[in-house]
Amino acid sequence: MKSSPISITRRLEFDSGHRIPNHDGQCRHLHGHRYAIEVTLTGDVANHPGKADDGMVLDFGDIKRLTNQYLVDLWDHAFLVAQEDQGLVNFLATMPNHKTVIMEHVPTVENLAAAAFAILQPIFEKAFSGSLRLTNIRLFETPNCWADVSHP
Ligand SMILES: Nc1nc2c(c(=O)[nH]1)N=C([C@H](O)[C@H](O)COP(=O)(O)OP(=O)(O)OP(=O)(O)O)CN2
Ligand SMILES: [Zn+2]
Repeated sequence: MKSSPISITRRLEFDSGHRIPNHDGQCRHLHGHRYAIEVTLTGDVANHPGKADDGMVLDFGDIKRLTNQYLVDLWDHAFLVAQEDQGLVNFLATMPNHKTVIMEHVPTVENLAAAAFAILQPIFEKAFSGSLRLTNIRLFETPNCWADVSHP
């Protein structure tokens, strides 16, 4: 009898700067966070006796490798700025070799989680021949504040 799919989650952390330009409190100022991202994948457990992946949905090391390659390496120690935040975009462009990521939307944790999901979904679903689904991204902006984006 075939067993049910199982979900597994890998957490990674990174540091980024941002601001919410029209926020009515402190968050309109330039500041940064230690973000944590939790990547949840769902699939069948491999039944491959004697193989490295036996008993796994996917090796946690593969989740780490792909999430680092396509997301964390780009956003870590970068300033995440909304394209509409034109004054700041122009200012950051004056800094030689500054690591800036221009975001389509204001970099709230909701929008960053949605952007992370959009980047990672095709990566995980193509890399393993459609056998896995990215089912959730949880992005922590602070230990007390986070957003979840789930597979529809
Ligand atoms: N719905 C959202 N609300 C807020 C966001 C957001 O992305 N989505 N972001 C911010 C600020 O950028 C900041 O990250 C959060 O600030 P704060 O509420 O002060 O969170 P703390 O964990 O630092 O809270 P303390 O109680 O001050 O420790 C604001 N709102
Ligand atoms: Zn913030």
